[in-house]
Amino acid sequence: MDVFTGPADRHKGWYLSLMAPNIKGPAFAWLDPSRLYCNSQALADCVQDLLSPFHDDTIDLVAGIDAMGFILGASVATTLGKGFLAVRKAGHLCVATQTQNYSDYTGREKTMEVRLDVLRPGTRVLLVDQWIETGGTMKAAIQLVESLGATVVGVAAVAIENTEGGKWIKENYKFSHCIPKQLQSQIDKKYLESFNDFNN
Ligand SMILES: O=P(O)(O)OC[C@H]1O[C@H](OP(=O)(O)OP(=O)(O)O)[C@H](O)[C@@H]1O
Ligand SMILES: Nc1ncnc2[nH]cnc12
Repeated sequence: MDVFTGPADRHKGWYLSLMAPNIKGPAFAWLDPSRLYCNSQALADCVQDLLSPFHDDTIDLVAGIDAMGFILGASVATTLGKGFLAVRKAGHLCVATQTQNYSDYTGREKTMEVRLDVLRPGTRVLLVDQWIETGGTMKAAIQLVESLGATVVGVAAVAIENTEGGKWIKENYKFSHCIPKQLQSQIDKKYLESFNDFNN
């Protein structure tokens, strides 16, 4: 599908076929979801899908995880009419921060941080990231938000893989993702049938 067009019938997750397969090998994530953000209808539908379970929830703030979670999180925040908090990879914030170590799908040890002057007990936060693979990144963000006394209302990502960490998140937090049931096994096998027809 051309990156700028969309189908007449916009069934749930139609935009997932816009995601590009990895052609650069194991040092990279297995696909690139960010291509779907180039299509305005795809981005709008993705945001609506992520928000759909949360319509009756009070959300004070959307927090997005560095880096691609900023794009999706800010889109979610704007759609909701709420503010956006950046959860950053360590080393960029020039203000007082809380830090959290974690490891992710690369197996590397990393640190993320959040400023201290926004979250407080009672703040109800929707956490957004592009993707959840091992769940290490999202779990660290949850720990940061909760360590400051704020409440995680839920977790939203384009996909949540059925890894141990992904399942832990689904079992312990309200969540949303964009993967129709029949595609989840392809996500878990890290290969989408849409890759067969993918051309840019
Ligand atoms: O569930 P995990 O195994 O922890 O992996 C998920 C994280 O990895 C990806 O980001 P990445 O660190 O590749 O950075 P990016 O957002 O800059 O692409 C993704 O967007 C999540 O943030
Ligand atoms: N953006 C992404 N796409 C696919 N798998 C991932 N694992 C972590 N981030 C990912």
